[in-house]
Parts: sequence; structure tokens; C-alpha cells
Amino acid sequence: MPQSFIKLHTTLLSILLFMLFLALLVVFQLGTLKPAVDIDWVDSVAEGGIAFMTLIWLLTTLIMRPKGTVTNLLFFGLSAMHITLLLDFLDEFFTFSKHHSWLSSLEAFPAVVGMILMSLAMYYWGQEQRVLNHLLTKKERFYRTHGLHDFITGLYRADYMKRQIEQELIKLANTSNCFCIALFDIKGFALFNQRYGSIRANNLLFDIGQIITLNLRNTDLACRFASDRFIVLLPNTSHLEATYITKQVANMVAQHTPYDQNQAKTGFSQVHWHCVEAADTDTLSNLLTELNQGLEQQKRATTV
Ligand SMILES: Nc1nc2c(ncn2[C@@H]2O[C@H](COP(=O)(O)OP(=O)(O)OP(=O)(O)O)[C@@H](O)[C@H]2O)c(=O)[nH]1
Repeated sequence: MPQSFIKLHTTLLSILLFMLFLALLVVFQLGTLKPAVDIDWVDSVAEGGIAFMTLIWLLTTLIMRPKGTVTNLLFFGLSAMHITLLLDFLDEFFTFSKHHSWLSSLEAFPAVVGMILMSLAMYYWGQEQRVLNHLLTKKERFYRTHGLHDFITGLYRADYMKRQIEQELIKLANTSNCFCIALFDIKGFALFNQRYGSIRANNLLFDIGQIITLNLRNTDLACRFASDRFIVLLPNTSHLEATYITKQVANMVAQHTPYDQNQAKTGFSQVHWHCVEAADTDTLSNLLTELNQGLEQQKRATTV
């Protein structure tokens, strides 16, 4: 779930306020306010808008990122750029005497320092992203799109999976590369919801999503399908191999022990599952129908 890190950055926020105060103090002390007729209002609005946007980027960085080197570099880089743009904006309203003309000349200097810091931040950010990309391997394939994310499980939603299955069906028609899809459904999830509440139930959805992805191969993809169901794509996989992997995932989910905030065990964590192999005559819709029907049959068979 999205979380704000702003409370961790009180020191950086204080530094920002101090830098802004200092910049304003210098301009107000050394500059003289221009008469209104000398002010270019169009230019002022444009420059003010740019300065304001860098401030928004700065605050967004502090909201979205935890403490660390990349955050510090982004913060100081963006702050330096913001100071330059702020001075540029104030320049529209103040004139400086010959003695203090250095202020206008040095105005661009913080932006240069800011850009160097931002470039360093990009370098370290790239290294950080490599680690994150590795963690995302089984949650996305070749294509990142934030609109299709499920924030409870951290996985992509069914629509993302449908696009991937459609691509695999095209590949199957052209190359005869077999692939399978598997569906998991949490047993008694409505009861879990009732007994332990929706926050615990959401945590269980998150946990099970993680366990499923942990027990897949790097080439597989797991998504949340709907409600308490998860769907997995297993490319280049025979039905026999896919059944083995799916069974193994279900066994690992059954080993999971969910706890509540008092560290008490909160119940069960088991799944029904079903797995099908795609045929080259299949369409997305009949493949999903076959998968759903198979799962329903399996549920009926185990509850009789
Ligand atoms: N906490 C939480 N509950 C959800 C979410 N989406 C769906 N649900 C609930 O999940 C429950 C699913 O109920 P069922 O489909 O009957 O599933 P079940 O109780 O596991 O039944 P069986 O699959 O037959 O074992 C319903 O109570 C939904 O309200 C969600 O995102 N968060």
C-alpha cells in the first residue's frame, strides 16, 4: 500500500526552510522593489510557475522516498535548482545596485551544482533500480504500467495477465511453444474476513501473493485475478511440469502462518488450485472459462 515517508525528513525540511529564508533575506536586504510598470507580468508568471513546480518535485521526492544517499542527492540537487529558479523569479520584482550585481551573476550557479548532484543521484538510483527490477521479475514481464497495479497485493491485476496470455497464444500459434496457466483460490477467505477483519484479510492476500511469486521460476508471472484468486502464467511449460510447480506453490502457502498484531495465530492459509495447458485452438476467453470451471469442479470435489 502507498505510504508517505515525509515524517522521516524533518531535518531536510528544516534545511529547505532555512535555505529559502536565506535566499529571501538576501534579496529583500540587497534589492530594491521595482515599480509595478517595470514588471513583466507574463515572464513573472512563467518563472514563478517553474520555481513552484520544482518545489512540488522536491516535496514529492520527500513523500515518496525513504532516507538514504539517493534521497539526499535528489533533495540537494532539486533544492539548488529551486533556489536558482526562485532568484530568477524574484529578479522580476527587484533591482540590485551596482555593488550587489554579483547576485544576478551568481544566480545560475546553484542550478549547475544542482544538476551535478542530480546526475550523481541518477547513477545511484540506477543501481537501486537494478535491485528492485530483480524483485519485480515474477510480477511483471517486459512492460511496466502503473494503471494495472493492485495495491493490496503489490501484483498486477487480471487485465495485465490477459494481455500476456493473448501474446502467449499468438506465440503458440506461430511457434508451438506450449504454455500453462494456473488459478489459486484461498480457502474460506470470506470466513477469514469475518473473523479477523479486512485489514488482516488484506495482509493475508499480500502474504499469499508473495508466497506464490517466491515459489515460481523467473520466467513465470503471477497476478491477482479477482477477489481471493491469483493467476499464474507458466510459459514454455508442459502440463506435467506446471502441475508440479502449482502443487509446490499450494504446499508452500499451506505452510504459512498468519499472525495478528498481538502475535496470535490468526487461522488458516490454504488454497484450491487448478492448472490448464493452452491449445493452439484456444482463445483467451475459453482458456479462462476452462480454468474457472476446472477450479470450481476441484472445489466441489474437495468440499463433498
Ligand atoms: N479483505 C478483503 N476482502 C476481499 C477483497 N476482495 C474480495 N474480498 C472478500 O473475499 C471474500 C471471497 O468470498 P468467497 O468467494 O466466498 O471465497 P471463500 O470464502 O474463500 O470461499 P471458497 O473459495 O469457496 O473457499 C468475500 O467475502 C469478499 O468480500 C479484498 O480486496 N480485501
